[in-house]
Amino acid sequence: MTDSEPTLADVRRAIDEIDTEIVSLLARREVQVRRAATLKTDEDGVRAPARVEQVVAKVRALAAESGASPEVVERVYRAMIGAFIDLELAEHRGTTGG
Ligand SMILES: O=C(O)C(=O)C[C@]1(C(=O)O)C=C[C@@H](O)C=C1
Repeated sequence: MTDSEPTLADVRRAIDEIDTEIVSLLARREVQVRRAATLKTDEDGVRAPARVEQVVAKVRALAAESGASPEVVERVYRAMIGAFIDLELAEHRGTTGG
């Protein structure tokens, strides 16, 4: 049965393994995002829309080089950064007492 097509269960196991890696990377990213929050002085700095566009442009180019869909990668990144901005705002408010 070694030549048989992968089953849905096989594919889902592979996805689960990738998710383990992604969450580990997200944990590393979160540490840096929390550090960034402590270095910002106001909420405009936390939202940093120009930086968001810079990150999105970069990951779209990386996606194209890697064979990933730039559209999917952009949507994932915009959702992820939106969640990190919320986290930074909470962190920032805690840090500054604002
Ligand atoms: O680069 C920053 O200033 C960050 O805080 C990181 C990050 C991101 O998640 O990429 C988060 C919030 C900002 O809106 C911009 C980018």
